[in-house]
Amino acid sequence: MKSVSVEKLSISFGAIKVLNDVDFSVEKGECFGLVGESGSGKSTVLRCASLLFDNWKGEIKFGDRSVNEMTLEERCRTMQMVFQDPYGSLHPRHSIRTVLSEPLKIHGIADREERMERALVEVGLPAGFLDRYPHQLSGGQRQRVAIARALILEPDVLLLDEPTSALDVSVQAEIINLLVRLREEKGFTYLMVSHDLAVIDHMCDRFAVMQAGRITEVLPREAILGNQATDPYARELIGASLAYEHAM
Ligand SMILES: Nc1ncnc2c1ncn2[C@@H]1O[C@H](COP(=O)(O)OP(=O)(O)OP(=O)(O)O)[C@@H](O)[C@H]1O
Repeated sequence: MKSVSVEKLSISFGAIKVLNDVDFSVEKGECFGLVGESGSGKSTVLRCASLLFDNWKGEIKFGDRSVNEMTLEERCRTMQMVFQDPYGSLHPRHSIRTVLSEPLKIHGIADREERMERALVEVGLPAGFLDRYPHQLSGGQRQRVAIARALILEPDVLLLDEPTSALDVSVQAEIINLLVRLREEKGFTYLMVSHDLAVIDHMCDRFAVMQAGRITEVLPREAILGNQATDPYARELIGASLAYEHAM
């Protein structure tokens, strides 16, 4: 069953075509990666899917519903986005309680205290963190709060935009392991942007290689080791990443 389907997705900013007929789909419960050079349009795909950009053409569906036909409430309960930078994505003067309670209030959900505590525990933080402010947390703890905020309305799909790349290397693995565990426990579907093929290899079932606003090839995770890509650009990208890992 398809959880996310993207067909002929295109968007331009001024005269520049940033996405050009992007097509892919993600099965329910799958983790699907988007990789490619900087500026190839990876984050733009997520921003279109979450309607942060709405001037795109084509079709984006969650399940059998076109994202454009969904109400804001349906969209929030279907998919949530986690951003790269946990410093920028949490308001500095809002306590964690405020961060987590706002979506619950907006959606008229009653058992708020219990839900907030559960969300924090699910991301590996003590319930006592509800009364802290972002500056009282480490980068990894902030990203855990951002993930708790994404979970709190119990969506099916998480759109992950380089969720670990702003973090210290030592913390990156913790957040990746948290995301892997949450997917196993909750059956989430992930659509994840990363420039790091090691992260894709660890987390994703399949991934699409993007170049200049197009998908050049969709590959299973197993294609990374031994570089089984057929498209020349995808081969080059995977080859460079494998060479780098060997050199380390
Ligand atoms: N709001 C915008 N207005 C104008 N141009 C934009 C806008 N958003 C993105 N772009 C351009 O679209 C292109 C793709 O950007 P995008 O952030 O999707 O790339 P990316 O593949 O995610 O890159 P990175 O890995 O560096 O984050 C870039 O050239 C960027 O400058």
